[in-house]
Amino acid sequence: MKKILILHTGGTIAMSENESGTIIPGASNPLMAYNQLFAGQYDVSSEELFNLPSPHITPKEMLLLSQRINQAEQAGVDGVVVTHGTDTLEETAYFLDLTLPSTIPVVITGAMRSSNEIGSDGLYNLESAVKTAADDDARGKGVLVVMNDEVHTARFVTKTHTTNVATFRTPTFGPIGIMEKNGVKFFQELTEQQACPITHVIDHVYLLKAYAGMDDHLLTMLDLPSTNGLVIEATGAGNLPPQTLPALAKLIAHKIPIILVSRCFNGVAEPVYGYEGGGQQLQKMGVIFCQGLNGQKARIKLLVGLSAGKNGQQLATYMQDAIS
Ligand SMILES: NC(=O)C[C@H](N)C(=O)O
Repeated sequence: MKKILILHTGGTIAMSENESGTIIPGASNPLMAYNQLFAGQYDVSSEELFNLPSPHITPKEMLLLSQRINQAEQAGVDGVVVTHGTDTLEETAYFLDLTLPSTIPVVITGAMRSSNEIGSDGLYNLESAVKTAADDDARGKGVLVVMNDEVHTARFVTKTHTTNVATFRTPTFGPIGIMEKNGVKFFQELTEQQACPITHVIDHVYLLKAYAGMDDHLLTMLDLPSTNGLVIEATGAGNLPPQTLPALAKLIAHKIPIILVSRCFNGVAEPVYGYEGGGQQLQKMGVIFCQGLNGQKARIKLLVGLSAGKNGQQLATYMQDAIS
């Protein structure tokens, strides 16, 4: 029988609604009581690693989670399920995807409705995640996100709706599998990634979104000595308003890595345009284009790369290489 470890970290899946309709965390996760649901099918054990709403999760918790999963794999567990709040689920999932050298399936899930709401999706998502973690076809696919009958890669999935249970989507590429009545069915292959294990996480890695009329005000407010890196969600295919350029040049002169992604929901950032502030000029200035990741994922990747001691060309290659 497959050994599956469930690690609970909190989020709506662990919360309940009170009499006034407010969703609040309880003293412990109500799903801890459900291991017997899988009796006879899988050997399931569970631990409550944290009980945090996901906006409270930081890279420090992500690292602890990654270390616990590593230990479990060494101890002979066949698959790991993580339950997590959905707000920052994609960031934790991608952090694990980048840092874990796991070959065992690691599957993250959550819920959009708390444990005692009508139509609560937590238990169903948990069951789907356990089935996926126990499936041989889920091995070697990196960290997976299972929600609402779909299987997505940690690399590209994103939360797209504030409340709908069909919130997790993979723009551009789509999900890689679906849940069927008897288990999971994969229909897309993924290219393998090299894991980048880290032992600590650095801070002061920032994320800014570009907008029409953006000037250099926010950029000049960054403290140069302490800033480790910056991701900018640029407009369209990867362009910025020209008023941002002097401040950008200053950051680059201070060897602060600037990573560019697109603020568009679909597509990738590419240095296409030759006008002032266009992608070609940005690339010539030393801005690094990161294709296919959204801003929050690119920030996690930059943080992991910097925490692993990458810099210069090595960091640029690591950041450019999101799709392959
Ligand atoms: N659906 C959820 O889990 C949202 C909640 N605010 C969280 O991320 O913890």
